[in-house]
Amino acid sequence: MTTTFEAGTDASQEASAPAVPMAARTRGLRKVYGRTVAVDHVDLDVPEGAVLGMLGPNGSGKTTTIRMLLGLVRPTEGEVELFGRKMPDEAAHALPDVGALVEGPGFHPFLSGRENLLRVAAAEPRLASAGIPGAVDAALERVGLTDAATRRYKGYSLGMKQRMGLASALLVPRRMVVLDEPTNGLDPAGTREIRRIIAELHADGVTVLVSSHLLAEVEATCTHVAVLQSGNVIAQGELSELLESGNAALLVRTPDAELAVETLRENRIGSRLTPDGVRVDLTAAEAPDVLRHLVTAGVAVHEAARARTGLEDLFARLTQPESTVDGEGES
Ligand SMILES: Nc1ncnc2c1ncn2[C@@H]1O[C@H](COP(=O)(O)OP(=O)(O)OP(=O)(O)O)[C@@H](O)[C@H]1O
Repeated sequence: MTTTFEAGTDASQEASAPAVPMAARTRGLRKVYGRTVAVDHVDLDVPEGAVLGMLGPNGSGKTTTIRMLLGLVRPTEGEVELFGRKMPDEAAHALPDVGALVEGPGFHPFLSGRENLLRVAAAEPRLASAGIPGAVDAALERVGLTDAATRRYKGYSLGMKQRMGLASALLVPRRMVVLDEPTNGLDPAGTREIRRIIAELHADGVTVLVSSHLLAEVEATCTHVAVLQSGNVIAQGELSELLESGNAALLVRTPDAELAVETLRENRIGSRLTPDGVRVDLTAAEAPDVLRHLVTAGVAVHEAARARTGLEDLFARLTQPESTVDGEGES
């Protein structure tokens, strides 16, 4: 499957609208560890102001891509730009604009949350000494750690540690915030908090890049999506476009479901049984033709409606081998 929705490369857009500026951009990005190709020729576009969800199963290359974006890992091949600056060579110029929560933030176990953040803040080039305590307290408040601020980091739960990482990313206003699996270890209330923070950042015009394997999470919070599989970006673009592209199914409510499936198979149209009828694949068929075939064969069609597939369906469609999709291609 190679469905790709390249941001800003639509021909009509190129002709009329100016290209959207990119907060982050990669071209031909590749990372090889020994025999493992972690990331392979990734062309990723993160438009300024977008909340882009990087979605993919475990081991698909999300963290490695993020690490290369942040200059933490040098690519084997390819280019990375953050706000037009080449990474990792121009990291010192680009990184002050970027707050990041990546795996394993190195906090000191025997210092409190507040003391740890004071240390991080002291190394922050955008913060004058006098502003440090205020910035730390505001960040603790924003992630809900004020009450635990004087406790040792060592005793924090996984969720609290995640919040600490987030607080350090939010110590100063950023143009972009990168969050690698920010809801890992969080309870539902913590997850809602992260959503709220992402929404606030978005409202402030901050670009957010967030990786997740939680599809519902991405669907709820993101404006754009990049789907990774085995180190490749297999689809990217605006969430609404990607959802639209997963729209090619017709739900038919009928008591004659088996006859419907048989009829459609004879006409080389994929379908499968649902609790109250059939779900018809519309990638290679038009809805009126489907209905005509069914009615001609004597199938009682009680209702027919286009299915709006969620990102979950899209994700499954993109990452499954084609042969498993709805019996397509059977005769
Ligand atoms: N430092 C490393 N040394 C060797 N292999 C690595 C290293 N980092 C990542 N890999 C391998 O690269 C592949 C991609 O890993 P990566 O962590 O980027 O995926 P991911 O999508 O972030 O996965 P997860 O959701 O499990 O965090 C995996 O096969 C992983 O084992």
